[in-house]
Amino acid sequence: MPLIDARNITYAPDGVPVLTDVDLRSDGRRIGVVGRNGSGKTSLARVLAGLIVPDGGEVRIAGAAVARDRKAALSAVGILFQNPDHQIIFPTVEEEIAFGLGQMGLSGPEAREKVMAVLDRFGKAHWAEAAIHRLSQGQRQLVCLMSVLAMRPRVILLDEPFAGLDIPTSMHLFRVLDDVDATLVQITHDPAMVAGYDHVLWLDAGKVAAQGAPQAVLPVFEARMTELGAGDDLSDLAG
Ligand SMILES: Nc1ncnc2c1ncn2[C@@H]1O[C@H](COP(=O)(O)OP(=O)(O)OP(=O)(O)O)[C@@H](O)[C@H]1O
Repeated sequence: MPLIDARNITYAPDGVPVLTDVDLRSDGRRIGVVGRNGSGKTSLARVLAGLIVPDGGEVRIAGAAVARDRKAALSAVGILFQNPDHQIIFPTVEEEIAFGLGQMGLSGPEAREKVMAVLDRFGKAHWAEAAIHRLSQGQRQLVCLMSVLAMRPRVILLDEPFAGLDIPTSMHLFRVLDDVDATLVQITHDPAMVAGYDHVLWLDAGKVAAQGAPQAVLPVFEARMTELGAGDDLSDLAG
């Protein structure tokens, strides 16, 4: 079984087909998901993370059935949302990073040790007691990433991680992600972000339009996006 094994995923809340028969089976270390606004990328990320139970199909990550076995899912897969404020629930950096570790069953002192280790790794030990709301968006995004990394999941899902970040912060995050010792699944509108990846899946209106090596998928995706852009108006937006 591949590390990421999602088969025939169908998700249709209130009968609205958001994902239809999506397959993603890969052992690639760097996987990209591209598609237009409203094509179902975020929904797919949530299904892969086990946060949404699909109406059909099943996701296994590192063998764990993520929707049914939430405890196993915590060490199999982590997710970094596009907007850090959708993720953060605690007032201080230390509490925020410790939360997931506590969910995994670590004691307070064990969690604190791991929190300090991940803060140290990013040269941010002085952030432990910091109030999260006083950090910038890029800094809050880094707190979320540290929270995910502290749990050491096999797979990390990144939903447009660069949206809203300035160029230096993006470059820093890019270097950090490049170094991460986990499989990354990055959702993006920007084909350049995933051009060097192992596998790319193109979602269109909730279905797989194509998937495979980026050299095969991205030129067709870009040509299609350019074609749509030339004659597009906003009423054509998927969804
Ligand atoms: N719970 C839900 N009920 C009804 N419709 C939904 C639900 N969740 C998602 N959708 C719809 O499914 C479509 C896909 O949404 P999703 O956020 O997954 O797309 P996306 O590709 O991530 O979009 P974007 O690039 O704009 O962030 C949208 O039209 C959205 O409105």
